[in-house]
Amino acid sequence: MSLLEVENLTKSFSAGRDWLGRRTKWLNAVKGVSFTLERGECLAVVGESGAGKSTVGRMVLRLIEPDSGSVTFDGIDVLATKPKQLRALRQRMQMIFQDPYSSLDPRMTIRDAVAEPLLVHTDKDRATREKEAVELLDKVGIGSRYLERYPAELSGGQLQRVAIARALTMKPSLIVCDEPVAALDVSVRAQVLNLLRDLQEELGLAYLFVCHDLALVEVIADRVMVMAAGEVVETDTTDQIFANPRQEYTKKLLAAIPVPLPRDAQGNRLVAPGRVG
Ligand SMILES: Nc1ncnc2c1ncn2[C@@H]1O[C@H](COP(=O)(O)OP(=O)(O)OP(=O)(O)O)[C@@H](O)[C@H]1O
Repeated sequence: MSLLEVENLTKSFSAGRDWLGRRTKWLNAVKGVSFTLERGECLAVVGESGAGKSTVGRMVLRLIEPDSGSVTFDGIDVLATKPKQLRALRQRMQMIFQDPYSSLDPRMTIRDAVAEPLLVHTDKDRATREKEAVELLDKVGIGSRYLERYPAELSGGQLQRVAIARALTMKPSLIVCDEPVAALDVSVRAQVLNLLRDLQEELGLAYLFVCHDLALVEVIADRVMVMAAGEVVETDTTDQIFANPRQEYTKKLLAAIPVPLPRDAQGNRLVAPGRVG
């Protein structure tokens, strides 16, 4: 059994109303999307803006309610879960957003932000919660001098590290990453990407990695699902997508990568520069 099985997900958004406020136009944002994700695997979802990538990622966690289809996480029918069960389930499948600042409470210190899920969802005492938060922050490269700081005092890259630590607090097996480095300075993108990859290896995490930038995808993804206009164009291993794209649309996306990706003498892709620790 795969960790995540998604079948035939569909979502329309209302795109216009008549003078009585009735919905007249519908936009089919996601049309019959199916895929699976194994434990410890990274599946990238790529495509141009508006392809429906984020909507798919959010529907997996039911942050957006699908119109139809099914989502099975670790054997559990996600769309059938009751609110309480869904809250518990969402600890095992977390999400990291493009803008880390908006995902953190500005009035909470960094340590409290990471410890908070333990307060809400476990009966661990304060000392244990804080100890675990500090360990996680250390793991993502945030030093002890930032523990008492507030989000506004950190850089975008640091905040994304904090958001990653917070996502890890409840030991999830899946993280939906929605353009996790797109809002960061180019100089820190590779570092955060490498951090995500190292954590994936160490903790056996699965990622559903929503990303419009194919150059990043090649570094982190095991498989790639290409989407256009709400539909899956093709899904294949990352190596196949880059070496042997079958669909014209995928070839066009690849041709749009501005610089050739660095490779060693054997033609193997090189890891992103700026590797952390
Ligand atoms: N809440 C919403 N209400 C109305 N339309 C929406 C809503 N959310 C998304 N859409 C529309 O659905 C389509 C797919 O959006 P989605 O954000 O999933 O695409 P995407 O591939 O992630 O692109 P981007 O990278 O630009 O976010 C777009 O046309 C978008 O405008």
